[in-house]
Amino acid sequence: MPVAKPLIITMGDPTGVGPEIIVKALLAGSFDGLSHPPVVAGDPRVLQQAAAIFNRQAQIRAASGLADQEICIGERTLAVKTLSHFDPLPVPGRAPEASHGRAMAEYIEWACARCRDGSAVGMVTAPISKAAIRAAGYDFPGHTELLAKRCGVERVVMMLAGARLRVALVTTHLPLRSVPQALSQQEIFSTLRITDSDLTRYFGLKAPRLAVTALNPHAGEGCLFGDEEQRLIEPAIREAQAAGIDARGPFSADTLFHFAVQGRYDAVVCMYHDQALIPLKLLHFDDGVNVTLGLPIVRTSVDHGTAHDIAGTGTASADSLVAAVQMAARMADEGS
Ligand SMILES: NC(=O)c1ccc[n+]([C@@H]2O[C@H](COP(=O)([O-])OP(=O)(O)OC[C@H]3O[C@@H](n4cnc5c(N)ncnc54)[C@H](O)[C@@H]3O)[C@@H](O)[C@H]2O)c1
Ligand SMILES: N[C@H](C(=O)O)[C@H](O)COP(=O)(O)O
Repeated sequence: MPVAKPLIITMGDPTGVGPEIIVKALLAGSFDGLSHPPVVAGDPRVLQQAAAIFNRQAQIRAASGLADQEICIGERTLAVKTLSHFDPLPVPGRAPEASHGRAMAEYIEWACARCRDGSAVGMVTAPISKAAIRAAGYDFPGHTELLAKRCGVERVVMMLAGARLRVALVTTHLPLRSVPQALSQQEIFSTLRITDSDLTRYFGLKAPRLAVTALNPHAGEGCLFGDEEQRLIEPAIREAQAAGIDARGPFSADTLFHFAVQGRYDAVVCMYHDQALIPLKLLHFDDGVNVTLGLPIVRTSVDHGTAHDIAGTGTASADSLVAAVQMAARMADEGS
């Protein structure tokens, strides 16, 4: 039997909860029996330190293959590619420094390159500090934009998914006041096209049912509260329908999610970050997954941040990480 190609987990911010949720998931046996074994892109000593949070001794030993080290904790082993050697070790919960930001970016760069050259089937990202990445000189608001650039893709879609709701975003990380100017018929249409295409390719949906939110209260109420619906969103939906996509709307965002979670739609296409992520995290904070659609590689992520307020306590939930790993493994098999 050929050995299955690995899935890479990037360790994320070494001062955040990333290292400890990776170790927590390992100790719970959540990586056992995966169709693609995980390799962590990170720092073995930081992971060893995370094991101590759970009162566990961890031994580091050399390995070969994509990983160069293994962390042994009890009967379980985690393969690691060493991409940083922090000394002194970062303190969980402390604000990350620029050197930590550089390491976070290097984990992502290495994982992306290994997915692109075919040595790994996909990547799962633990949370980064966007400010630390910026302090290290990386001019990207997040993984989504960095990966799009490295993969040479103009347009990707941030989708967050749970068992009851999926949301896909037309705009992502920008000030709320900039959202109306960032919206265009083309951006809305391309979000619909990519969401339709990748839900079909990776999620086994033959004709995904997409609902589209309005931007304004009461869907603009006949242009009384704004005209983006008539000017941009409706034409984009008509364009998508003409291209064979099952897109409907625009619907008032205040009621749409109520019907979406009853199973009427496979995904809700939203105009801006919090319009999408508030309902998603309300329902799925613990087990939601952030997935980048439109990339030539598989990339999923936890749906939460670095949680510095609880880092180092061992209390952070690893459920979103486990869901992200399972989804990436399924996508890798489904999309191949
Ligand atoms: N995927 C990513 O890389 C990602 C996603 C979101 C935010 N961030 C970054 O994280 C940093 C902090 O952002 P924030 O404060 O808005 O969001 P956050 O998700 O880090 O924290 C919000 C709240 O949720 C709690 N929380 C987060 N993860 C948890 C978990 N696994 N278990 C239990 N509780 C958890 C935190 O303790 C905090 O109270 C920022 O730098 C932001 O850019 C990164
Ligand atoms: N918007 C996401 C969230 O709030 O969970 C997160 O910041 C994603 O960013 P990435 O582009 O780094 O996946």
